[in-house]
Amino acid sequence: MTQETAVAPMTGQHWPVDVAGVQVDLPIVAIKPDFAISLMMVIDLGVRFGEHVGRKLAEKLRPLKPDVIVGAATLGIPVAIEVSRALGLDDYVILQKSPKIHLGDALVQRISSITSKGEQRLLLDRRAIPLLAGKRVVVVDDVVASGSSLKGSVELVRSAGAEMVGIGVILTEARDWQETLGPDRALIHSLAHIPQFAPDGDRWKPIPETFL
Ligand SMILES: O=P(O)(O)OC[C@H]1O[C@H](OP(=O)(O)OP(=O)(O)O)[C@H](O)[C@@H]1O
Ligand SMILES: Nc1ncnc2[nH]cnc12
Repeated sequence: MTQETAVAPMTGQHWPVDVAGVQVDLPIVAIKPDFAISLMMVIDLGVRFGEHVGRKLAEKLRPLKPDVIVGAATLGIPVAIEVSRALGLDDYVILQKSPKIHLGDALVQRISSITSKGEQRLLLDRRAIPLLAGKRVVVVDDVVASGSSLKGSVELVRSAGAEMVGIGVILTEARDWQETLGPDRALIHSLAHIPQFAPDGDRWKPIPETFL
């Protein structure tokens, strides 16, 4: 077994967020020398938090009457499952990131998220198209920041012939996503907002323009 020993650029600071009634303290992580985000790893926050955000997002998304929920790997997967569960839906569709052998024939979008180095690919297995074509679809993710990941997801869903009726995220982060998504920004439903951070002396301070 090999062990990853890369040092995370943790700052020791945290940012408190009220996520629809549950308080979480997110670590502030410097992703560049002069720029930091508060990191929400939804897979580290436990089963009850996953259930909670699923229920709260479902309350917002139920009036849209979605037939199917779509989530992007990796951290959109638990969100898609919990929202589907809370809505009483069974099938859901996951957009993959790694090119698996069984995904040879996939629709592809290129994305580049704020937290990942370089470009990634989002893949929609063509065998999932019948689950989406002509259906009312909500796309979910954990966080929207640059908006690149959601834009790619929305384009894949539309190219499968679905009607995009909403987007659900646990957190909106800063505001770049508004420009990236353009008119589709109006589809966003979120449970909370987080700013981004810049150094101020020996502390990291929220950047005022990154509040909503
Ligand atoms: O709005 P954006 O700038 O695109 O950022 C948001 C995306 O970033 C994270 O994914 P990441 O690319 O880190 O991949 P992962 O879910 O596979 O960890 C997160 O899960 C969102 O999908
Ligand atoms: N603050 C954040 N936490 C986790 N994933 C993210 N992707 C983009 N911003 C993020």
